[in-house]
Amino acid sequence: MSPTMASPFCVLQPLAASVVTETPTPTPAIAPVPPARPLVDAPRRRGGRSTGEHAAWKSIRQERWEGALELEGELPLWLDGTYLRNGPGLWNLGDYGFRHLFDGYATLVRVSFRDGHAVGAHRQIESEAYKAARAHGKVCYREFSEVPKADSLLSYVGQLATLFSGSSLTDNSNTGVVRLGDGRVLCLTETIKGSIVVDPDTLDTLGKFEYTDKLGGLIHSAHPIVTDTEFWTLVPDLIRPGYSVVRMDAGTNERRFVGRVDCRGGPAPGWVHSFPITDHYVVVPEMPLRYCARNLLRAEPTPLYKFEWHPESGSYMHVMCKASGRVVASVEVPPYVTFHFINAYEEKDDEGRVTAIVADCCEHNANTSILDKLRLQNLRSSTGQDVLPDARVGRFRIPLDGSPFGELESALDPDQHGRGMDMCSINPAHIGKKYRYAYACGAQRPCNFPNTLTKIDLVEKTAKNWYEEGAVPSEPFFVPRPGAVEEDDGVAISMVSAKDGSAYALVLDAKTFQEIARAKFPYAMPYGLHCCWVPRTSDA
Ligand SMILES: CC(=O)/C=C/C=C(C)/C=C/C1=C(C)CCCC1(C)C
Ligand SMILES: CC(/C=C/C=O)=C\C=C\C=O
Ligand SMILES: [Fe+2]
Repeated sequence: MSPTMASPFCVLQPLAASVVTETPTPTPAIAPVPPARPLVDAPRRRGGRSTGEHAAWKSIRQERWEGALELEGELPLWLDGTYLRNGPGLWNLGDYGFRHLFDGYATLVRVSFRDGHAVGAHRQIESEAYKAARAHGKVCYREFSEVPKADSLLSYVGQLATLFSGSSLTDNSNTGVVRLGDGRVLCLTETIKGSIVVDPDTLDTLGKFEYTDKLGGLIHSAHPIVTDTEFWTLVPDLIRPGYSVVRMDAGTNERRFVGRVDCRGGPAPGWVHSFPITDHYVVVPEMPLRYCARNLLRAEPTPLYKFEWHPESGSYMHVMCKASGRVVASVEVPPYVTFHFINAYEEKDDEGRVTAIVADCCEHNANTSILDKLRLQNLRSSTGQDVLPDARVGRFRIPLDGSPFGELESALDPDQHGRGMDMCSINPAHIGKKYRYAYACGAQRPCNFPNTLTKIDLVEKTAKNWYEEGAVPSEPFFVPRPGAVEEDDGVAISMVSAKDGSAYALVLDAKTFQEIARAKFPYAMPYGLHCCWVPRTSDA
């Protein structure tokens, strides 16, 4: 990528050589380059580390690594492909420590499975934001909560201009990773400019994903819905509160406008980190946790960061027909807070007419405090107290008969998963369709962060849980067995940061939720967010 899109906060200089601070044992297959200017793991000004601090919240210690992983247990021979996980793994610049989990520079982790063996790797994504931070030793773009220090003489109006032109926004794509229908692998965050194409084998940053359409927009849902043939996303309109629903065919870079949803509440659109679709409809959530233009410009974050809680503005769920772009339902629902929708499906009557949409999400009991609980200082200062706010599978029922109200209930007793749940996956064959199982992180209390893996049975309304003392597991990602018929025939893979500073990819039998194998990294791995699966192509 060329460093042409300079941040208004840093004058870009030629890139310093790679940043590597420590060589793990055994000797990596890709030898680290000596550091020009080590930026990681130095003492920091804020969020400093106590000796007992968990490795999940420590910055990754080197730029990249690749090597064979030691196995415990036996991997299924059908597991043939690459698991990728993205996440914010680097939270320090010199002695400066970032505030929030979501601020970290993106670290991509790979575990490739073949013939019962596993090879692991990780690498930093070379976003403009990361490269500029490396070159200058400071934050140069607006991250989730970190903002460049106002050492430039930009006026308030100047800052507004860089915000609304997008030039000051980060492209640090630290949230998700998806495999497009055409095979390209894309890392994503909430800013549109943070869509970055990577090579799933080398983890090389290949360049920006350039949207060739004229739709514009600065931010979008961090979680598009991706199938073999298409890519759906939502583009919030902060000026005239609403959302554009857009669709992109596999093999193209051109999003097409499908329709628009006008917000019913205000003063700004609700945050849309994710949304679900069904076979025929796109579900557009409008939650009372709304973007806030004033907070976007603040130098110091508020407890709700770039957002504001507006319960008086109402909470809504909208449904758009994929084919016509028409809004076919818009209902008021009880207040809710969610990052992640799990899935949605159509409910039909005896004649096969769709009567309602059911949409499930990881719902934080309409309590916004979860956002601030994800501050690194909170995550690092586990005192054994039970401070993780409760969460549940929130199930919306959205009638399509013109009724003004929809329902929101718990899909199962939240005690089944320890009254904590987030970071979910399902069998991809069931996207938009009736489904039974969801895999997520849950809680064994007391805890300050989800510390279990849970398989939720939405029919029996029960959960099976995996727990290991002191482990911080990331999203259990479901990979179906090729040729499988049953919904839970496959494995769930989770990267676990263990209490003793080790890290491993845990492979659970998705049916029994018992451990099959773990593939151990020879060094600590920080917590990470979302994953994808790249099956091996027959010629590889
Ligand atoms: C890691 C994760 O889940 C979320 C990351 C969110 C980010 C980076 C949000 C960035 C934003 C800005 C830099 C300004 C505009 C608002 C907003 C989308 C919150
Ligand atoms: C890690 C997380 C919530 C955990 C709480 O239970 C949310 C991550 C959101 C971004 O992808
Ligand atoms: Fe997410």
